[in-house]
Formats: sequence, C-alpha cells, structure tokens
Amino acid sequence: MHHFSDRLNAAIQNKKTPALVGLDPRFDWLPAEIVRSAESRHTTKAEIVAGAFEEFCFRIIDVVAPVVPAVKPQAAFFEEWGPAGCAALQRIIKKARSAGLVVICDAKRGDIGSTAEAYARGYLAGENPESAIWAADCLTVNPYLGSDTLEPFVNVATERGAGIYVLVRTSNPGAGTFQDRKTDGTNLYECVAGVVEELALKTKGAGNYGAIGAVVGATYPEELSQLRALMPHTPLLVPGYGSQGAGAGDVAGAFDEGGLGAIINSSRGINFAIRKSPYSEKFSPTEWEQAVEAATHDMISDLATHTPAGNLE
Ligand SMILES: O=c1ccn([C@@H]2O[C@H](COP(=O)(O)O)[C@@H](O)[C@H]2O)c(=O)[nH]1
Repeated sequence: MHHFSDRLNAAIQNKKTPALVGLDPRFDWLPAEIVRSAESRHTTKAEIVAGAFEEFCFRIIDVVAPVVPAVKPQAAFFEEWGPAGCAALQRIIKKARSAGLVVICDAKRGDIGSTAEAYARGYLAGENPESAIWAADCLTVNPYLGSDTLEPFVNVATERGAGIYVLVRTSNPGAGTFQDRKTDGTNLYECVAGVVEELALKTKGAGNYGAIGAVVGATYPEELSQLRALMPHTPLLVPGYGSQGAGAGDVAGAFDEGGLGAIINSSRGINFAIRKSPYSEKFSPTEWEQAVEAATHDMISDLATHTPAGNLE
C-alpha cells in the first residue's frame, strides 16, 4: 500500500505544480447551457441543481486533470441539496479519481472518538476507492473536540493509505477569534500545530511527510511561514489564494526548500473564471471551459514564480 503523502508528492512532481483546484459550484453562477440541460432531464429543484453541479464539475475535471495533481470538492455545496446533491458529490469524487486526481474532500468533520470513527470509515478510502463509500483520498478535519478525536482518523488513514488535513490556522477574517487565544504564552493554533506535527511524524511515509496534514490559510503569510517551520513533517493545505485575496508571494513560505510540503487551493477563481477579468474579456460566456483552462494555467505559472523549483523540475 502506498502512503498518502508519498502519493500526493508523486502527483505534485508528475504535474510539476502544487496547484489544487477546488470544486465549489454555485447554481446562480453556472453556465446557462448546463442549467438548461439539467432542467431538461430533471423535475425537482434539488435534482436540477445536483444534475447541473455534476455536469459542471465533470467538465472542470476533464479540463484540469491533465495539469493539476488534486481536486478539493467542498461538501457543503452538495449537502445543501440533500440526497441528490450528495449522490452527485459521490460520482464527482469517483470521476476525479478515475481521472488520476488525488481527491481531498473538504467536509471539516470531527466528533467524539467513537463517532469520528464512523466519519473516518465513511470518507477515507485512501488508495483503494472501494474501501469507503465516499471514496476520498483525504478529508479535512476539525480538531476542536480534542486530540483523542483525531485518533480514529489517524488509524483509518494509516490502515488505508489515506490522509487528513486538520484545521490549524484558517483563512477567514475571524480566524484569530479562538485560534489566537493564548494560554501560557502559546496560541491555540500553535498548540494544535504541535499535536498535528507529532501525528505527522508518527505517520511519516518514505518521504519527509506524514499522512496527517494541516490547513493553514494563505491570507496569513507570517503564520504560514511560522507553521512551516514548526511542522517540518506536516503537509499543508493552503486555501485563500485568489478570491480571498492572497497571491503567490503570500504562499511562498508554505513550501520546503525542494518545493514540496504544500498544495495551494483556488476554487471560485478557477470554477468561475469566466465571470472575472481578464477571462470575461478574453472569452464569451459559452467558452467558460477555456476560461477555466486559462485560469488554471495562470495559477500554475504564478505559483511557479514563488515555489522553489527543486523537486518540481
Ligand atoms: O481555512 C479555510 C479552510 C477551508 N477553506 C475552503 O477552501 C475553499 C476556498 O474557496 P475560494 O473560492 O478559493 O476562496 C472553500 O471551499 C472554503 O470552504 C477556506 O477557504 N479556508
């Protein structure tokens, strides 16, 4: 069985980029042709939305799979639409994996240990997509209930060659409300980082990184560099690039000297590139996939200017 971080790093090296495409569909922003097609096939609103999300994400996967290592579907946008949305998410994960992509399901789960175990078993398929119903390679996890609640995720991830990313320093404006709280001179996020690094070290693969990673926002570049140094064996998932205002310079501190150790997410900036300059001027609304492709290539080039080339050459 191959270790999660080793598989992810191989994918990053193969595609020569740490760019991660988020799949965050919004019904009101979908291309008209996709909405029309879903309306012709379904009757209820939930089925129409779910059908449209599925086609939209399938087509994004077709565009980005040749050039990026991984995708991150955001479960919330699918769960909002009930069973139809969840069924679409499941098929999207399957499609992304068949396209050779590493799939990180962003569902931010967490609960008391015995319940966390059910989340872990349900989401974390790791290397064998048949081993969990949601068939993800990796899941985002909320550590608020305590370090004992991370254990079931660690155990299942280790058994199945899967991974988790634990929320350490999130990208939102209010991240500091709880995460910056200090006890004995240590911030809460530094305390969580310490626990995560221990788990990363314990689950280390053939390379430098563990199966347990951390979510750290690109919108806090100083903390990002600090956490890279504090967590040398922890792979980072870095949201906040693009629509939330962070640029390639802000994420430079996330990488190790070989250019590994982090993947950088953009969701709206890629999914809905057609709605924004310069793509809205370059392409007509029906050419939205070309806009997705151009935005992905631009992100890859942008990141390359600030990523140590090292292992990505
Ligand atoms: O700290 C966090 C943790 C998760 N996210 C998620 O990432 C994407 C970001 O979307 P953009 O459109 O690129 O802003 C979204 O799914 C968030 O829920 C985050 O932004 N910050």
